[in-house]
Amino acid sequence: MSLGMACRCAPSPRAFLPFLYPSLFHGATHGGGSSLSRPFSAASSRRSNSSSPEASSEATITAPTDPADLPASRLNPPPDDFARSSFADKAKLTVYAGAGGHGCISFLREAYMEDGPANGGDGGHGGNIYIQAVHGETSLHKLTRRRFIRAGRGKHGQGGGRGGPRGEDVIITVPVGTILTELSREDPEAEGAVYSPSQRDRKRQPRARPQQDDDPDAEPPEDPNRYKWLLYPGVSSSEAARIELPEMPNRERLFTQPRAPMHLDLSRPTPRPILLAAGGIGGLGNPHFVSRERPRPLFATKGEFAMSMEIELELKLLADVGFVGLPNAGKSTLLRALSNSRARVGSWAFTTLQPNIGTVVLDNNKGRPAVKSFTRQPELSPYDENFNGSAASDAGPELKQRTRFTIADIPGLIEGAHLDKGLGIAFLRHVERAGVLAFVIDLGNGNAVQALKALWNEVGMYAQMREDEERDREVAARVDWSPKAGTDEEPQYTDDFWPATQAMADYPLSTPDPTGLHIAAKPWFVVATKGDLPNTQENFQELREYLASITRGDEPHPSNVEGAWTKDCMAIPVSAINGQGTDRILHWTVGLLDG
Ligand SMILES: Nc1nc2c(ncn2[C@@H]2O[C@H](COP(=O)(O)OP(=O)(O)OP(=O)(O)O)[C@@H](O)[C@H]2O)c(=O)[nH]1
Ligand SMILES: [Mg+2]
Repeated sequence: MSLGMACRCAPSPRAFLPFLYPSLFHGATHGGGSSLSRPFSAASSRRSNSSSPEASSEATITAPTDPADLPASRLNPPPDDFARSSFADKAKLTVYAGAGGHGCISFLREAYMEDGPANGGDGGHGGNIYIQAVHGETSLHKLTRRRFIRAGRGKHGQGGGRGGPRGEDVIITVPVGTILTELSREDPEAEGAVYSPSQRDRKRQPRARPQQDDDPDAEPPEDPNRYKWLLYPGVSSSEAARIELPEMPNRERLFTQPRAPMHLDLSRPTPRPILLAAGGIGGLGNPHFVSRERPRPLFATKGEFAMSMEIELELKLLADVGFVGLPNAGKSTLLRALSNSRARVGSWAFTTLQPNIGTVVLDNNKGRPAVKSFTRQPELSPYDENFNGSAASDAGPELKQRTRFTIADIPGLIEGAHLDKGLGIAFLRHVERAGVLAFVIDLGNGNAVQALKALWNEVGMYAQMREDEERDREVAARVDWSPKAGTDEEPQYTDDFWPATQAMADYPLSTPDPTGLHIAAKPWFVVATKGDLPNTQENFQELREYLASITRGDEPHPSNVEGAWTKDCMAIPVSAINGQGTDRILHWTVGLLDG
């Protein structure tokens, strides 16, 4: 649902009349917005009549509004009045699946029964490691501190046929918006399969026995799978050498290791945990090897080794609106004015060092929305619990009343941030996925048009950097390697074979458009803040005219990207410190979000 411009903009407080209708005021020299000025001029003159006119509005504009002179309030807090939250957007972890427990070699012993049958239990399987994106988590800081995550190992089997319990599974919960990249993995079982001949090959070439006539002292060749067997502790070394081990039994696996390299983009909550590393399977107890020729097997198999994987997690916040601005522009103050956030505000650059998320509640929880807005419910994936077949897609996504939206306030960007000046441009990852970008520009700090161009330049550099990274990753991911590649046993990579691949299909790779459009195509607007400072109207007028010429197509998009969003470029003057003009931001944002 698209709302018209007129209904999106709530009437502004009087302090902003000079910005909106400059022709009514002495100081104004530019004449933009004449179509808007008429309908409101009557109202404004009526208001002026009731409470002593121009003098008071002039006074409002030129009043000294240095934050230090204003009384401390929620919007002009002292520097120590803020809520500190732990936040981390990157984490590097090594996850270890559980190793399998060993099978047991044991025999029944009862009174009057010295040589009872084999009764060793099987080892338990090792625990698996899963990952799940959930609502409610907002940061990776808990994971950053952990560095290692281990699933439980399977317990060994015991006598009396008692199997070892399974190792505990571990589910790593991460915030929605996390991207997982596999850096390396160590899978001893897959590596072992490369160096030891496959079962089939060994059957085809029967074990070469020493020719007694030729060389009676020759040792039988070492069985490459010998290390997978556990021998009865009581056997002597000469006895052990004589034990002829059977073929390694073929085991059926419940979980298969996900295909390398893993890359998951968890931009939606995952209804089911996704498997990262499967635990090793448990060993078999000695009763499995009983045969007529070998009634008392003195061996059992060991549990499989655990697989480990080094992963990198990167969180990209999924806010609806992203604030982009120079340091000290007033972004955090604006976030406080729009939401209940208690972001830190200070009169120095780089007050904000980590992103803040604010939630704007549209209906104020009173059931009557301040701004009517509708959001499209995403279609259910087959992995959602409420999925009921294909019928849902016929009706299209459902419209739902929007009751809130979120804003991400990030540290300030300076010119040259792409060269790692200031805090760099890495923080732009938190606004990369926002639906709407809001450029917060301080009217009292230099030319607003130049500031906007500088900001778009940095955003453009970031977009390019991301696209290059994405391309490199895709190239690296194309190198397919399988431990059994080129052999008869090369696994067939079907969706059934790789359970995690199915889940990953739900979270397609976010390959950005190679033209820089993945950010430039977003709707955006400018919040011209600190409008209460004296002599800022001309700066605002110039900005407004520049934006109008972009909308008309006379000027290119500030990022110079072809096909970028220039539908309705708007500048909204506000004084965040006084909470004035912020309603217009709500209406305008909701209009853009509804698209
Ligand atoms: N006069 C005036 N001052 C403002 C306004 N908004 C913010 N300020 C002041 O500007 C200074 C910087 O505000 P912040 O909200 O911390 O700015 P920021 O963009 O978050 O700064 P960084 O986090 O450092 O990037 C503070 O001293 C605020 O009091 C405004 O509308 N009018
Ligand atoms: Mg800030």
